[in-house]
Amino acid sequence: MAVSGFEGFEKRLELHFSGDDPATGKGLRRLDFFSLEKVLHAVQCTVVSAVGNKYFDSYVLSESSLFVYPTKIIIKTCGTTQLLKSVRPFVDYGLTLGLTLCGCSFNDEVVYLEANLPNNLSCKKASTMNSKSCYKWHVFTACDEGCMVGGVGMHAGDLYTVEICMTELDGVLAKKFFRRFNDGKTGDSAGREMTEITGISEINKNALICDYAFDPCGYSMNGIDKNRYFTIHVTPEDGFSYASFECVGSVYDDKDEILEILKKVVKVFRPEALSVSTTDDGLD
Ligand SMILES: C[S@@+](CC[C@H](N)C(=O)[O-])C[C@H]1O[C@@H](n2cnc3c(N)ncnc32)[C@H](O)[C@@H]1O
Repeated sequence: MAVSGFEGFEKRLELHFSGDDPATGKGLRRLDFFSLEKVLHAVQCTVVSAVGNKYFDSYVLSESSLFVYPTKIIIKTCGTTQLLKSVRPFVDYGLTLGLTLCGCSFNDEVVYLEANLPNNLSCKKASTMNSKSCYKWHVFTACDEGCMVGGVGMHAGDLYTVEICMTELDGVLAKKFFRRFNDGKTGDSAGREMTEITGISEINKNALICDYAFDPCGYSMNGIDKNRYFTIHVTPEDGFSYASFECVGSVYDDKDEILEILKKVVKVFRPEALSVSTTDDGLD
């Protein structure tokens, strides 16, 4: 945790691999827990809770979340962590399984990324998306020639990611993410209670939820529903309150469905300011 207590906006790294793991089809999910912990130690965070299903494994981290699919890793950690230190070990691990990296993301640490990404990723792009607020999204993408067809990613799929960053949370709602003194609960049981009383459990009733409450305050959860996840991380302290939400949508979903989800999320936090981004696999 940052010395100031302010954890800040997250950095998000998404690594896509191509190829199959003929032995089990589990691919990157074969990464053993000890090796995973070693990578996370370098990043400066730890696993606080975990859950998986037949599609992927999901980890709630002390500093956000990690999702491991057979050929995809998504890791999200806060501003003070060393997220990029996970790039090389994850790439190397993929190589030991015969998987090749074909895409990735981030910003000013472009130099570090360029030095640590495989040479075949020649189509690189770093962008800063300005907005009217004081916040900007920084995005770095990279893929190999095979992914680019007329500027559109060949891997463009049906799925896309929606992220919301919320600041200046409603004070009364933010209080719900503080533990009661001596509540006699574990991080898991207090997390479960927060999921219920805040309305987070209503966001997707079909999801299997893995939640965790920090002491004295703060909350993280991953929800998994078939091959899709959603994740929420809350820093409720007055003066620098912040919450993030991320979920996976499909172009085939009813458009109202995603809007309903977003409305439910905003109702949980009622932030003064929010910023939304969508990303698809087209790497555009
Ligand atoms: C939910 S954690 C995750 C941090 C990350 N920036 C995020 O938002 O995804 C942040 C909140 O948990 C609290 N917290 C308490 N103990 C913590 C710990 N050991 N590690 C990280 N956060 C902790 C912080 O004060 C803050 O309110």
